[in-house]
Amino acid sequence: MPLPSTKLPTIKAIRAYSMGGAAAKIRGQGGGDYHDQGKDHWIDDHIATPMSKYKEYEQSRQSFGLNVLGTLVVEVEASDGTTGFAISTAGQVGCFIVEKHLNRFVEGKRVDQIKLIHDQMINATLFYSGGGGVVINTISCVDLALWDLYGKVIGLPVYKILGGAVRDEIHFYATGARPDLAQKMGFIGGKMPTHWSSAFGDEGIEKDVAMLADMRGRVGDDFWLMFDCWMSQDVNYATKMAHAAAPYKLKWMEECFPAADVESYRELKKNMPKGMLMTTGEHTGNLSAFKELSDAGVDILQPDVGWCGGITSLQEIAALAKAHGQLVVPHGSSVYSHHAVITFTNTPFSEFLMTAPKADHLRPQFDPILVGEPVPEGGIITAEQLDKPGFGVELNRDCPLERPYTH
Ligand SMILES: C[C@H](O)[C@H](O)CC(=O)C(=O)O
Ligand SMILES: [Mg+2]
Repeated sequence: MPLPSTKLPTIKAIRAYSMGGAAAKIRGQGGGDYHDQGKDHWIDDHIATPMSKYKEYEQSRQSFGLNVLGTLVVEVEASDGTTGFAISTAGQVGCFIVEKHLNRFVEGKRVDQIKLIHDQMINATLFYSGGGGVVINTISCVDLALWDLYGKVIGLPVYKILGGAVRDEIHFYATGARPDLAQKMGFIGGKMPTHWSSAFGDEGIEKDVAMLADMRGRVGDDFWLMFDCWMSQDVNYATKMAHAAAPYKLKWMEECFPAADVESYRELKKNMPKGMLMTTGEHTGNLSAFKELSDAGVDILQPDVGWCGGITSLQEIAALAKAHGQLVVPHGSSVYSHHAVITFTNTPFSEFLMTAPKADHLRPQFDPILVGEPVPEGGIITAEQLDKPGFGVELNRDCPLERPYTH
């Protein structure tokens, strides 16, 4: 009797499309590059960054190119005609990598050979990936498309292929400018971007802590409030900010430093007020780097499943965190993280990133590129809502997609 896997279809074709980014005529659409939003959006309103020290790049992250990449869409087609797809942030650069390099590791393989393809993609790109960046975003996108295809071929949601849910529902905190409104929508907490970097010294700390104090006054004592510092600080500044924020019950300080600055994280961990958590990881792209952050004492590892190597890598990172008694709470990535985290015992809650311009209503994070993307109603997404083959979403073909390369 042949094993069922010998009856599985093979992958006939892989195609890569882009939307938005610097190469596109139409920009500001959102999608996989959720920083590519239009004007007057909270996500680009004087947010602290490592570029804040330059006056001309202080007000807007788009001004220094945060949205140059755009959305990457990877579509994979099986020999039985089933298609799977995924999105990430990599745009036309990613399209080149998929169509001219990664295609060779995908086409011709059986739809269940995801780990083999993943390992070949990672190792074959080491000479130019540096273990992260746009190359890993692209590999993540292929990996996610493969999981989607496999799920669609065998008729199961990805979370069931990964071993099944360990809880019936996922509870979310919201990232955005208005935790007070997120509280009314049923979220368990709100993470705000800081607006001032270490370039502004004590005055910057005072202004951001005043924002926190105001928000604490609006939401009461029990609602979680967090700061996302987006790599904009140094150890001294982060230490001072953490202590100034402690009286207002700040739950965690996130991504105070660039991903590779492991020594700063180690130092900050020693300086943190008792009970406040230190988190990071969304810009980290390989397992060894996550190990270093974990060893440095990061309390919550926050890989982005679209930027860390896909579901295949995210499972390894979650296991690493678990072995060290740490949580893994991925950077919000909608269905791509929902299907993973509902299977992790060390992810008690998850992130929802508000992409509504004023953070005042629910908008699907990757709007408009996914059809059927769920949003947390009352701060919750249930396992039942994920019960559709693959990641349970379809590609919105009305979006202005381009295919710049073929093979
Ligand atoms: C709000 C942050 O600056 C960033 O845009 C998103 C992020 O880092 C997060 O959700 O975490
Ligand atoms: Mg963050």
